[in-house]
Amino acid sequence: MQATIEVNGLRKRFGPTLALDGMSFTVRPGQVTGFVGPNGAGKSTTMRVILGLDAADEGHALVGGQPYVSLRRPLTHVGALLDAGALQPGRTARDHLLWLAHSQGLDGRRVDEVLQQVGLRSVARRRAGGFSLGMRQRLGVAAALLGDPPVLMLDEPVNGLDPEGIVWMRGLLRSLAADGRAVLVSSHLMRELEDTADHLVVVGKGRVIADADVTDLIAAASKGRVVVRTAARSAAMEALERVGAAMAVTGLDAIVVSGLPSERVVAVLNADGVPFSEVAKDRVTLEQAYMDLTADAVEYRGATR
Ligand SMILES: Nc1ncnc2c1ncn2[C@@H]1O[C@H](COP(=O)(O)OP(=O)(O)OP(=O)(O)O)[C@@H](O)[C@H]1O
Repeated sequence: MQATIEVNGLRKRFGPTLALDGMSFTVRPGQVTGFVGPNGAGKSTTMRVILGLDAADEGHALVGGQPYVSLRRPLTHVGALLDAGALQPGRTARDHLLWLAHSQGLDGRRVDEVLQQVGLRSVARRRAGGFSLGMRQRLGVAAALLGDPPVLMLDEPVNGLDPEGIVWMRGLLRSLAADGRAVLVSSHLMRELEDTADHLVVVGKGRVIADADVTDLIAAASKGRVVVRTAARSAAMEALERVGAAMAVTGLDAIVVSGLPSERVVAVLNADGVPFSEVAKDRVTLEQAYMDLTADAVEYRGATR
């Protein structure tokens, strides 16, 4: 089976709300693809449609080239973590996974392997109802891995994890992609995705805003920006303003200049005798690139922006 998710032209309305408005993208094998967007952008709805939990009004979603509903033993095709709370609180972690394995005709021995993989071996016989959010997340990931699927889809997997858990999750996602699997991960944590994801699908208001490699998104957002470090910030700003540069103050001794190449910035500062310690091409963070992309797609915004 191909390790892919294909989403094509999904539209979905909930009463007056248009949750999906032509959502289309492909998740490729061997990569971690981040699925990001403001609250209410349609990420969870898309994932639910992919898993056949919601029906789209238009369009289709395929896992490994097939609609989810036509997959035999779906856990062997796609593993998903959507809601870590969705378990029987009275069951032990091991029994929860055994029940899942048997329901799909999977070998029970796999249960101990995935418990080991997610670090829950020592608490396998404890009731899942007493688990912390982080432990539930790990149990949810164990369930997703049970069928050794080529496609994984995880909604906010680092939610509730402590720093050690976050590092573990990063390593797990990278290794799943290195195995050649297609890994789709939704998250609001751009700093986390900057370290983990190869590719990003950015959505807003039910449709795709950007679909590109993380490095390309950062490069595009950084384009034409030059950072200047100088103890004479006011003098530098006056000199650059005179030649029409746009500027933003980013620190006591730092400004970011747009609209002028770095060589020209150096020439202008030298011509005015303004001292500086650094003039360099700027590299924005993924978070900044994301903020620029989604500026028009945010439904609710704090008054300070
Ligand atoms: N079952 C439902 N009934 C009515 N409206 C819904 C339902 N599910 C989702 N919506 C609406 O559809 C839109 C998309 O919601 P969705 O949960 O897919 O967004 P999201 O990107 O996952 O958001 P978040 O980042 O907050 O999880 C929102 O306006 C939401 O209120």
